[in-house]
Amino acid sequence: MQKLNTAAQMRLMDQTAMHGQYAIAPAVLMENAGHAVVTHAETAVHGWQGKDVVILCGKGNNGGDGFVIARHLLNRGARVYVYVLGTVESYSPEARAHLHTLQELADEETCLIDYFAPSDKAWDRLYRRLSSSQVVIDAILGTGFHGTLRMPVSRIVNMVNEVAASGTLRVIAVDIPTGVNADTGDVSGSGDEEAAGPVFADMTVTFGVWKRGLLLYPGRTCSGVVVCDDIGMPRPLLTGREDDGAYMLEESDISEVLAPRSPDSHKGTHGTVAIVTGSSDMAGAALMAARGALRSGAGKLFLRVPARTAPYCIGRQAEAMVRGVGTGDHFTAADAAEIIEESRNWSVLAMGPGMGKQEDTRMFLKEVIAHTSCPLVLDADALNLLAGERDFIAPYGGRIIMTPHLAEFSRLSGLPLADIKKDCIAAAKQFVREWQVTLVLKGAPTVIVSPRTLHAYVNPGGNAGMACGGMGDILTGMVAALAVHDGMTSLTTAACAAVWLHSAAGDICHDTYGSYGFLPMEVADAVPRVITRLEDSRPLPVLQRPLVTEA
Ligand SMILES: NC(=O)C1=CN([C@@H]2O[C@H](COP(=O)(O)OP(=O)(O)OC[C@H]3O[C@@H](n4cnc5c(N)ncnc54)[C@H](OP(=O)(O)O)[C@@H]3O)[C@@H](O)[C@H]2O)[C@@H](O)CC1
Ligand SMILES: [K+]
Repeated sequence: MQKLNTAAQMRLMDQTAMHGQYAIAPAVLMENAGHAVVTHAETAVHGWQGKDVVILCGKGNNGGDGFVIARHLLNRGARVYVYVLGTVESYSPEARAHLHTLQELADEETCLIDYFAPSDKAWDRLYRRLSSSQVVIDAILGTGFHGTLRMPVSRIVNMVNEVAASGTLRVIAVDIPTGVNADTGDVSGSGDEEAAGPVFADMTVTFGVWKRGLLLYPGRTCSGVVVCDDIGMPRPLLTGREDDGAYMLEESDISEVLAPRSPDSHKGTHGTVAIVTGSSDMAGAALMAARGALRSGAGKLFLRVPARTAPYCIGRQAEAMVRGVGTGDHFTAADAAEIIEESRNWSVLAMGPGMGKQEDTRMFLKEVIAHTSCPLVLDADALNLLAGERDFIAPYGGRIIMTPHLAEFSRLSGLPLADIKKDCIAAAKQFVREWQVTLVLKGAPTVIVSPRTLHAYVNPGGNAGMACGGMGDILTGMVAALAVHDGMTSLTTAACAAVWLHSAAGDICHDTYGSYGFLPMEVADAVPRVITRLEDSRPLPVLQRPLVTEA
C-alpha cells in the first residue's frame, strides 16, 4: 500500500524530517531529490550522455531541485540550459546554495544559466532552445502550486507542451507536473479554455510518497509514468498512518488478505451469498451480480427476484438457486417478511442492481435493512431509493457497503457532481463521516472509505473498456462474495479486495480485446485467473515450504 499525501501532509513530512527529531539538513533532502530524478529518468531518456537538456527552475524549492539536477546531468555528460525564474534572494537557503554551486560550474559550452526576463527575444530564444533539445525538466512548480498558472509560467508551460507535442522532446516532471493540484488532481485551466493548462509529462519522479494528484484525474493524465523515490526520508514518516490518510492499493495488499482455501473446506465454508434484486425489464442486472459473486468464490448463491422476473432468470445461471418473490414485477413492502426470514440463513445480502425505483420498493428496502442482521451490499437503484436517507441508514452503517458511481453518489449525498469530481477523496470521506457506511465510490479511480478509520483507499487499476453497463452489477456480486471470504478482517478490506480484483480482471480483458466491447460477464469470468495469479505469487507459509530443494 502506498501512502497518498496532500501538499500540506508533504510540508509536514518535510518539516518533521528537517526540523523535528530527525534534523536532516534541508540541502540534503533537496540533493537526494535532484539526484533521484537524474537516476530514475536515465533509462527513460536512453542515457544522458550527449543530450541537450532544458531545465526550467521555478522560484520555489521545486526550482531548487532543478539546480541539483543540472549539476548531476553535467557529470553524466549532458549539456544543460538552466532557466532561473526566481531572483537569487527569493530562494530558500538550500536552493540558493545549490544555485551557487551551479553558478560555479557555468560556462558557455555545457552549462548555460539564463535568468529569465520575459521579452520577445527571450521567448524566441526559449522556444528555439526547447525545439533543439531532447529533454526538458519541469522544475517550475511542485506541491506549492495553487489556482491557475500565471505569467510567465503559463506561457512557458504552453510552449513546453507545444514543442513536446511534436514528439522530439521528452518531458520529465519533478515531484509533480507544474499546474497539477497535489491534493485533488485538478489542473490549471480546467473549465476555462482561456487559462493555461498543466505540463503533460512523460515521466514524473516524485519524492517521499505519492501525491494524491498523481493518481486522481485529470492530474493522472499529465503525470506519465510515476516513480516514487524516498529521498532518504526517515521510514516512520514514509509509512506512518495519518488521521486524514489516503492510500493506493497494490497487488500485495490483496494477496495478503485473500487467504488460500483450506483443502477440507466445503461450500458452506465459503459463504452463502444472497442477491435480492432485479425487476422485469432488468433481469440481466440480477444475473450479472450473481455471476460476479460465483466467480469470486461464493459457496452458495441464492437469487431472489420479483415473481414476474423469475422466468427470465431461472436456468440462466445454473449454479444460482433462483426463486421469484411476491406476485409483481418489482419488490413491495409485502415481500420484505419473506426475505427477512430467509436472511437468517444468509451470510451476506446484496440489493440494488436493476431493482427499479418504485415507491413501494423503497418501503421493501427499508424494511429489509432494518430487520436483517447480515452484512448488506447496496448498489444502483437501492442507492437511488435511499437518496437523502442518512438518518435512517447511519445506525445500520456498520454492516452496510454502498457502491455508487458518481451520479448515484451525487443523488445519494446531495453533493453537486462538479464538487465530487473536484475532490472525490474529500467528498467520499465527508459522506462516510455522516452516513457511517463503508463506501465504494466507483469511478476513475475508485475510492473506498472505511467508516472506522476514515482512511481512503484508491484503486489505480482498471481501464476505459470497463465503462459499460453491467460492470457495476458484477462488482456488487463480487463485493458480496468477498465480504464473507475467509481472512477478510472488515467490510472495507473486502470492498478493497473486490474492487482491486474487478479492475485486474478488467485489465485482463483489456489485454485480450482492447478498450472496446468486452463484456461484464467476461470480466467476471476473468476473476478466477486473477486470484490464481495472486496465489501463485504468494510466498508459501513456512510450514508448507519444502525443506529440501533440489538444485
Ligand atoms: N524540504 C522540502 O521541503 C523539500 C521540497 N522539495 C521540493 O520542493 C517543492 C515544494 O516547494 P515549495 O513549497 O517552495 O513550492 P513550489 O512548488 O516550488 O512552488 C512555490 C512557488 O509557486 C508559486 N505559485 C503557486 N501557484 C502558482 C501559480 N498558479 N502560478 C504561478 N506561480 C505559482 C508560488 O508563488 P506565490 O503564489 O507564492 O506568489 C511560489 O513561489 C516540492 O514539490 C519538491 O519539489 C524537495 O526538494 C524535497 C525537499
Ligand atoms: K514540477
